[in-house]
Amino acid sequence: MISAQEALDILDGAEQICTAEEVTATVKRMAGEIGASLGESHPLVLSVMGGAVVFSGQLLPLLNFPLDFDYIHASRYGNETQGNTLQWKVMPKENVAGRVVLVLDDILDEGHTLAAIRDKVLELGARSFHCAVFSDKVTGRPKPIQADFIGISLPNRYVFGFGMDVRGAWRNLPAIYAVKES
Ligand SMILES: O=P(O)(O)OC[C@H]1O[C@H](OP(=O)(O)OP(=O)(O)O)[C@H](O)[C@@H]1O
Ligand code: HPA
Repeated sequence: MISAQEALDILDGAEQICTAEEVTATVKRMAGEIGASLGESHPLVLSVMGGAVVFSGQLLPLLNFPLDFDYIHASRYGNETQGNTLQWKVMPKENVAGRVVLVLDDILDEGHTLAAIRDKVLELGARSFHCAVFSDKVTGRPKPIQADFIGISLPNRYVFGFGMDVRGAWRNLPAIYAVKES
């Protein structure tokens, strides 16, 4: 964990790449797209803790159709800016069996997290798997999964805000920032 002063210094040197207004408009657009596609299917919506907490909190009240909600927790970055082995903290449960499952996450980066979640959800007998990511990082490399619903594309830089942390800090920011390039 970093100190409050270190967090402030990181924000001070960072570049805003998506405003809070753009974030809000994007979530609204995504809610419409998800409703048009899955609104009749009574999906089980799974939020991937902890990064998707803000996206989920803003999206769910805009989904105007019946759904069930649960959460899972998979972590690959911890407080680092490079991904490592995936650690399951809360696995998908048997309640996915037979369901249309929609997974919500804040960012699709290298794609390993979402691909592992898809594999586990399908292994547990979900009827179908769908995923919505608020942001998709343009890494320039092939990913093991593509999202069905995408909010914004992000440059290949370490980003934070709107649920995404930098060394544990700043998930609470309403806009998205990229850390200073060294
Ligand atoms: O596409 P990938 O390269 O696999 O990375 C994407 C994942 O990384 C972040 O989670 P993180 O591992 O930071 O877990 P946390 O939200 O609990 O900090 C993010 O919330 C995604 O779930
Ligand atoms: O760029 C990122 N920022 C925050 N969390 C992340 N998890 C994967 N990539 C990122």
